[in-house]
Amino acid sequence: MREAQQYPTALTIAGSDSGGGAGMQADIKTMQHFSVFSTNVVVGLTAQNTLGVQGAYPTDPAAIAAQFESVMTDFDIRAAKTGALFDGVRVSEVARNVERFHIKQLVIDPVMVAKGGAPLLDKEGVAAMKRELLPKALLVTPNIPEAELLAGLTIQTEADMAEAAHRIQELGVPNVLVKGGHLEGDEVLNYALLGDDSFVLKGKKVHTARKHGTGDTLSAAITAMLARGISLKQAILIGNDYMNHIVAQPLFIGHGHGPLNQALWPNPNQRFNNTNELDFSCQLVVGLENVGGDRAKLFSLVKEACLAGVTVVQYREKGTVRPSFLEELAVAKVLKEICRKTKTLLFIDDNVDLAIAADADGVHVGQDDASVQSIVKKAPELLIGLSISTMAELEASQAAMPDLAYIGVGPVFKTTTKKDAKPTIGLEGLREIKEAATVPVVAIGGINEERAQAVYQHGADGLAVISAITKSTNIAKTVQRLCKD
Ligand SMILES: Cc1ncc(COP(=O)(O)OP(=O)(O)O)c(N)n1
Ligand SMILES: Cc1nc(C(=O)O)sc1CCOP(=O)(O)O
Ligand SMILES: [Mg+2]
Repeated sequence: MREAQQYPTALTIAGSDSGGGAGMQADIKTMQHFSVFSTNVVVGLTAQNTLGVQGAYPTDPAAIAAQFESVMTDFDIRAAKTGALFDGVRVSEVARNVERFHIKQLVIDPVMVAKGGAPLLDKEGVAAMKRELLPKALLVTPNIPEAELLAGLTIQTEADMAEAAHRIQELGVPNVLVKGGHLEGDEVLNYALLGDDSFVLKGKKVHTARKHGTGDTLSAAITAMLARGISLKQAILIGNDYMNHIVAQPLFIGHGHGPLNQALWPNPNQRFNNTNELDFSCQLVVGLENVGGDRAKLFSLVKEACLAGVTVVQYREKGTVRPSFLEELAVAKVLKEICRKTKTLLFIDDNVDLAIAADADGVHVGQDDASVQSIVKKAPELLIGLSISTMAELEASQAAMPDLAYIGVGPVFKTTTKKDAKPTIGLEGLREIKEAATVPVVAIGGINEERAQAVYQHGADGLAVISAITKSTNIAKTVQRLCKD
């Protein structure tokens, strides 16, 4: 017996963009974002980047038919969309297959011209689209130039958009969404005509060149929603909302019309605007070395400390017998999951690659570890903590300060936990560094329940401990006493 599909599946029938920003690649990323599995019929290749289209290579019609056959005979395709179809021959081949495989929920993004001005559908293609494809579609989503070509009129106003939508509807497609991004004004107006019902969707115009793939992305979002069983009107509203959201979070990739941020990656440049809201006040630094190599003990200790209120967990392996990278990764992933539940930040000591692989929030490095500059370049999404033990080190690290989440200052007191600890700086040394510091100061080294309040009184914004928690017989009470009164 066939198993039910775990995730809804959709189909994109489009051209490939080697630059990854538009075309089929935009469709796949968008569908993935909406938890819809994307299958593909490649109608042609483009040699393309953010600067323009350098070449277009349509697929053999027999290869288009073969891809349809492969996809439609295996998957339960709930909705499909088209993108660049190149010419009349390809449009006819696509229309023939849509008919053959009874594709009902078809969204047509009538891609005619790329952002840089390169044509992606010839004259016969436009004619074949009107004649053979539009009557088979559920929805068509032209932008202004495409709507002008399909409707045969010039569009300057909302009323023109409405007129164009009605004329396009007469070509046989029941629903039309005219995208008004090309019109003048501070707002983007999209005009929807769904059967007899019409409405206008508004969005703030974002003046950026980083909008490559807008049409593909909106139509892919709508298609994904249809594949999930959402009504067409609701799918359009969700797609429009998603577009407004992602154009405001651009990606800085390539030298021209940059791609949209379909996966909603956080903007690394915005990271430090938010660090003020992050809480570095109570950090547990810990690794297998500190719990006799007992993984279960490590996890239960970290869980208890998180529940008790530590705000940061730093995973630090320093034992003489170090676990392998994969063993450390397995541990770090469990710690990440524990921290996620209590919204506790997870940092990794020294190892940037491990921090990336474990999807940690940050990395803590010492003076002899990877440079702050190299971490920013390699992993701009990571928060960074840097060890400082003298005023001279603080002075020498000034250039790195804008990229730091905090500095770890110590050892404040004598510690037996770190074998190669530097000379102690005492509470007065801590105060001196705090007075010159421009980022939060996290004190470390020999701090325990009895000393915690004095550490705060000498200016520390937070503290980090190993033994005070790993050797505690009452973690909840210890964490409570380590927190600022
Ligand atoms: C919060 C905090 N402060 C200082 C350190 C020490 O880091 P580093 O100087 O890299 O020494 P090792 O931890 O690698 O021995 C820290 N880990 N955390
Ligand atoms: C990991 C570490 N770094 C230090 C520094 O001075 O940079 S002192 C230290 C050890 C902290 O352990 P405990 O809380 O048991 O003294
Ligand atoms: Mg280190």
